[in-house]
Amino acid sequence: MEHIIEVKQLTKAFTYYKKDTGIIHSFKNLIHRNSLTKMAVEDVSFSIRQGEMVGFLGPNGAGKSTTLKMLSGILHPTSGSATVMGYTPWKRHKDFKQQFSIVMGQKSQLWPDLPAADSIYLNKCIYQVEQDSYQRTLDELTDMLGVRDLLHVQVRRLSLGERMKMELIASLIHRPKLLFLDEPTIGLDLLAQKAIRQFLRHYNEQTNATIILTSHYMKDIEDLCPRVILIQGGRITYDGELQDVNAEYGDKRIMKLQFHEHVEREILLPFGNVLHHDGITAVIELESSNIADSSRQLLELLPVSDVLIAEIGAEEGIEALFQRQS
Ligand SMILES: Nc1ncnc2c1ncn2[C@@H]1O[C@H](COP(=O)(O)OP(=O)(O)OP(=O)(O)O)[C@@H](O)[C@H]1O
Repeated sequence: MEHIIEVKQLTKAFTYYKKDTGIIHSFKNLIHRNSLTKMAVEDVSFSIRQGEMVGFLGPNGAGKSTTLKMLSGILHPTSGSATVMGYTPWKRHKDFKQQFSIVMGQKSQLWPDLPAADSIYLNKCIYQVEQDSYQRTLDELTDMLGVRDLLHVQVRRLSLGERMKMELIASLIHRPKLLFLDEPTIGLDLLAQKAIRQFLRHYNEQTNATIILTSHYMKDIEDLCPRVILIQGGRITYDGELQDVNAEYGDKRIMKLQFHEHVEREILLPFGNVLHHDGITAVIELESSNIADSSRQLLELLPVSDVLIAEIGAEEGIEALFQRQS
């Protein structure tokens, strides 16, 4: 199977300006602005094959959306390279745009005052889908999702779950080979989440479309994604089978530390794998056999105000990594 996505050392740094408050500082800000850099994605590399369903996971602010935006061509990277279906996404080649779709659970592409059918038809025109193929795909998708009767209802009158189903139809009407789903089940009740998951599995089996999914719901990932890529603080911390997360973390523990003064990352390095560090909080992965010694030394040595040690199983491991503060 060929690789549909190849990402090499992809990095995205955002520059923004620190603004101090107060009148005097406002004037100072006009003359001199303090620029700060946020490494949203750092040195990320992975490859994905046609037909794979991959969970792209990480806590808030980990860099998931930024990575997906680069892979969809919405953002330019600071450095590194990516090839998606043979194209460099940010060059925005017309043929590239025809072959993928991005669905963001938190952003609607449907016109709220119009029925979903109109927005779907608009996509048919944008993607220049032939009438026959459009009708066939529309029938198939509306049947699979059980929303045929709702196509002509104003979008703002639909429930969240119904709206998401329409979003999926609008995104798939041109039969993309690749689908990026950014939190497709966010805010949905359990039944609606299940319906979306069943649909995605079925759609993947039927069409062999590649699906990359970000979600904070572990059930989405367990149901759909044999493979997961974990990203934290902009860096990949795990890439492999979901079922092997256990083996990876089985004899390890996660220690979450909160400091009441700034602590340099270097001081933490001898204790284990520093998964996250922002000066005031840190998350370290340690061998479970070292936990007692390491906790004692860390408490003696550093200005620790809070410490939490968590066991890491497969789901718990991922959740513990999720809960880490950025
Ligand atoms: N335009 C921007 N300017 C400055 N910083 C940004 C910008 N966009 C994102 N960031 C920062 O980059 C980091 C990664 O953001 P990103 O949205 O990719 O995270 P995420 O993993 O998708 O998080 P979430 O699960 O909360 O959606 C965050 O710290 C965020 O504040």
